[in-house]
Amino acid sequence: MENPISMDPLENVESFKLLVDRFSCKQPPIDKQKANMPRNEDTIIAARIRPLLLEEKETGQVEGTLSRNSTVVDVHGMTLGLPGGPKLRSSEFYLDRVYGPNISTEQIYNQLAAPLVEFALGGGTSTLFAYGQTGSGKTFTVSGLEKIVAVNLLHEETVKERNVFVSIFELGNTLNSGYGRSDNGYSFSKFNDLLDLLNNRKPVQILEDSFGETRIVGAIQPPVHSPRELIALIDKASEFRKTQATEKNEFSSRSHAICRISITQPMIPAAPEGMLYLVDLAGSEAAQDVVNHDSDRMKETREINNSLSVLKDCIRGRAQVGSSSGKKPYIPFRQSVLSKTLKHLFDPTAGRLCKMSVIACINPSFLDVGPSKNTLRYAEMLRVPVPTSKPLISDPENPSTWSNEEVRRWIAENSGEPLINPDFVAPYYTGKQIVEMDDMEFVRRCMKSKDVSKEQASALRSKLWQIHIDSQRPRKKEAGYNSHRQSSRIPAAVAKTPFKARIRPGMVVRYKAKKPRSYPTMAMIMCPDWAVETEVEGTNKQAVRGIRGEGPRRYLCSLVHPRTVHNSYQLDVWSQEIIDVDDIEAEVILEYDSATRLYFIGV
Ligand SMILES: Nc1ncnc2c1ncn2[C@@H]1O[C@H](COP(=O)(O)OP(=O)(O)OP(=O)(O)O)[C@@H](O)[C@H]1O
Repeated sequence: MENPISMDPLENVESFKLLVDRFSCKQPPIDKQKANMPRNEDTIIAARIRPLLLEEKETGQVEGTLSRNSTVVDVHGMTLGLPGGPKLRSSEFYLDRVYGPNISTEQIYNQLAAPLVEFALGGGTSTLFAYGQTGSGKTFTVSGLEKIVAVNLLHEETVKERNVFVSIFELGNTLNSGYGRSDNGYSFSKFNDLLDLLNNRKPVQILEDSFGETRIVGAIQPPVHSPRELIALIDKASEFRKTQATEKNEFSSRSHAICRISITQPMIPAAPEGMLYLVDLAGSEAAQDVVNHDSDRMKETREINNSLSVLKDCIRGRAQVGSSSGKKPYIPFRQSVLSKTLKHLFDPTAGRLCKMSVIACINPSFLDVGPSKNTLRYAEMLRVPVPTSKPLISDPENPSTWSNEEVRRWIAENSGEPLINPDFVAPYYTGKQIVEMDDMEFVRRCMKSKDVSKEQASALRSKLWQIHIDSQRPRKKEAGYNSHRQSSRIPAAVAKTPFKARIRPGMVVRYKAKKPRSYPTMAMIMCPDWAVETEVEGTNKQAVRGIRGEGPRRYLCSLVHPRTVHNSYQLDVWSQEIIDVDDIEAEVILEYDSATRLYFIGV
């Protein structure tokens, strides 16, 4: 009787090698359309195939994923059990750059990271991220690049010309306590916290400033003066980075890590701040890798895959902005903390100039062709023609676009009598810098001019601020994408009145709840309680009916409840309570996101 055909790939290695050799001798023709897709140097999608590790070779594994040339990857799998013996099943993927196992991290730095560093030095925002299945070489690549960046950025000959600051964060992954349920039944994902790796993993907040740019509030950002200092901080952060062994990699990273380097040039005060983001994404395990994984780990894996999926949707949405189809692209950057943190990459209205490189990391083993194909398919989906970011064109109604000359002219024309000297207020600042300037500093500078009063200086400040706020709304509309914010900002003059003295219907407030909650308790003021004629039952079983003129002021309020999307809230108009004015703690500005139909807390 004939021997049965083995279904174990490791027992068919020799046949596999023979089939791959045959394929290499007679390769299929290049798909010209995919290879020559219009691309620009601002977005580069690359793949790095790591070498097979010694232990993988020892178990008899061979390479199934190979670079055909500098832009094409072939992934070979084997179909067993067919009559006539094993058959090769090959797929090809087209990228902007492909780095095979013999390419060093230094070579990758020179081709991909060095242009990003140059760009950040010129005031742009550069982002490099690596992703791939666990054990594919993401951390090896990103940490290697970080070290070369440190050496090049803080070179002793040039270090005096720049101020460099670093922050390092981890996204998500509070293991074990992973998913919680709040006392009112709303479930939360706790994988989406942004944690400061340079400050004992202290949670920090992501907010948007008045320019619509992401600000990470509460993070420490130490200055660094030498490669050694920067590398020491990176090493400290990686020790804190939470790891948990996976099937594939004993030291697997189960969180996204972001190293953010900010660069300013003290010699050129008007130069914009440059930013360099180096992102090591959590291993994207395939759903099949479930062997021995508990349910928390599987939830975590789903969450990681979900944030990668949102990232892809954002990049693809950004590519459609301004397309001739007339369809409004959907850019869901609020749906994950990762995309919120990297919002600069997707926001077509941001004046920031951006460049991005993505490295898809690949484990070459023929046992891993499934996850490798997923990684490369994802890379191909990112390879869309993202338009080059353009600086905002000077607009008299948008102070962020003004040059120093325009700022000076505006001050001279609007300061009133006595004249506020622009030399004192804006010796070299651009419009964006003058808007960002602290109010007190602005007023102090105005008052250096003879006889200028505090009131006159504050009025000029309010006028500038008002133009800036007004400029944000139409700009978002013109952008033609449907994830814009709508917020009700308090005019500077009104904000000076204590908020309890100007409580009015429609105002959202934070209040002290009778029972402590794990989220900010917020409510919208509807009316004073005495305005409620009939007695009805509130959500806390308290009778909702007021009596004019007795006791402390009380308000009928509709509650604002948290939703599952991170940091998002919903107004439940019919969930009402009577709240004492003494329990009201602060006014809250909520921003409405039309894409998710949810509210987010504004700055
Ligand atoms: N280009 C390379 N050359 C040599 N060894 C490499 C290379 N890339 C990765 N390795 C080795 O492969 C192993 C896995 O790499 P690494 O830890 O960087 O994977 P990872 O993708 O970050 O995994 P995880 O997502 O699980 O953290 C490590 O032992 C690393 O040293």
